[in-house]
Amino acid sequence: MTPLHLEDYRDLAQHQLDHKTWDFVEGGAGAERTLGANRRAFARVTLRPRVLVDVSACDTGTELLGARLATPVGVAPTAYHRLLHPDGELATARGAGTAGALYVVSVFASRTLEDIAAEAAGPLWLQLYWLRRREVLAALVDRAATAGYRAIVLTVDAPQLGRRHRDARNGFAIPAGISAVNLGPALMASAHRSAAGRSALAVHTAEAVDPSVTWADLAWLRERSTLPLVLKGILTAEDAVLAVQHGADAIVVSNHGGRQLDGAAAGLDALAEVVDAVGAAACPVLFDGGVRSGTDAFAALALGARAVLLGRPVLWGLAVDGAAGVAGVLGLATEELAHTMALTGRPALSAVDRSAVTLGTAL
Ligand SMILES: Cc1cc2nc3c(=O)[nH]c(=O)nc-3n(C[C@H](O)[C@H](O)[C@H](O)COP(=O)(O)O)c2cc1C
Ligand SMILES: CC(C)CC(=O)C(=O)O
Repeated sequence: MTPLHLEDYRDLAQHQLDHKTWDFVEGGAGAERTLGANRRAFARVTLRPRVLVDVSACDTGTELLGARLATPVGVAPTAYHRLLHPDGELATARGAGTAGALYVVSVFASRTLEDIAAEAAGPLWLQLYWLRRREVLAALVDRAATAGYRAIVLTVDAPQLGRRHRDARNGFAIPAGISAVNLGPALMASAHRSAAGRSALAVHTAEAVDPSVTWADLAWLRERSTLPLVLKGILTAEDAVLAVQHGADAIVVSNHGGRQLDGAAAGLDALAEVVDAVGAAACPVLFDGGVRSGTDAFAALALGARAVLLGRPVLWGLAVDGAAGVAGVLGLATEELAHTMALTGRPALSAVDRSAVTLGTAL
């Protein structure tokens, strides 16, 4: 089957993966209310097409923190890509490069930052959690700069791991041959130890991530690195303003794909609030959560996002066909975006603004 839309990759991936890995990828926190809300929010967007505009060339190109991108659709940071494909993040980097897309590499990557950089044709950012072991965090920041990563993305919505019932029931643990190699073996033991009724990842995150971090600690990170600092996991105007005051160069509006606080707002419902609070020109706002088509990407861009990131769809592509699958997912979403730009009469991203959408009742 040739995938015609992203959900085709989902079906193909589900057939290939064992049920514990599938649940880890697909699952959310608690009753998965926020996970569902991320998708439902897009159903409330209707498009306002303009006609008799020259759309013979629709340009999806954009610029973000100094890097040119062929597409505003990028790769969200997701952990342990070797669960999905033997090449892991090396394949993801190749696929993102083919698509001309941004790739945000997770600190829980299962390949080294340097090996991933060697495969990358496009810009890489490194996502970090604030590790209890500050010397490990410091070393990662330094390694990222040396290896050519262009920004640090600090994920701020996970002082504890969300209560993921699927993983707890499955006793999900990372298989022995796969590891977050950039953390070093000393920090990995608990991620492999499955316990009945408990996910190893919850135990591992509690061990590795420092839940006491506050806004005041960001100064340390700012001093440590000259790379731009991006905060991922902001959902309110209040925190968006604090992020800018504390020197964030960009923000990712995200509820972590519904995997953290169940009951948090759908990402799309929080987007305009954050964009209005920071003024998108001064501080670019990125978006992730529930984007499953180029039309969804268009909606988020119209509401003020400068770029959108795909989490699960990239993992589906990776599972189905490695680098080609990742390139396929990103390429399809970009094609759909360009098509939506054409049929709404907005041939450049600068013309994709709030006049292009109405938020109302579900279609
Ligand atoms: C399997 C999986 C692993 C993830 N790992 C990370 C991670 O290591 N760091 C992080 O900041 N976010 C992580 N996320 C969250 C994604 O970056 C992103 O916020 C979310 O997946 C976007 O929603 P979507 O999957 O609906 O596109 C993960 C998400 C998934 C599905
Ligand atoms: C290994 C996990 C802590 C990665 C993550 O952030 C997630 O699964 O959502």
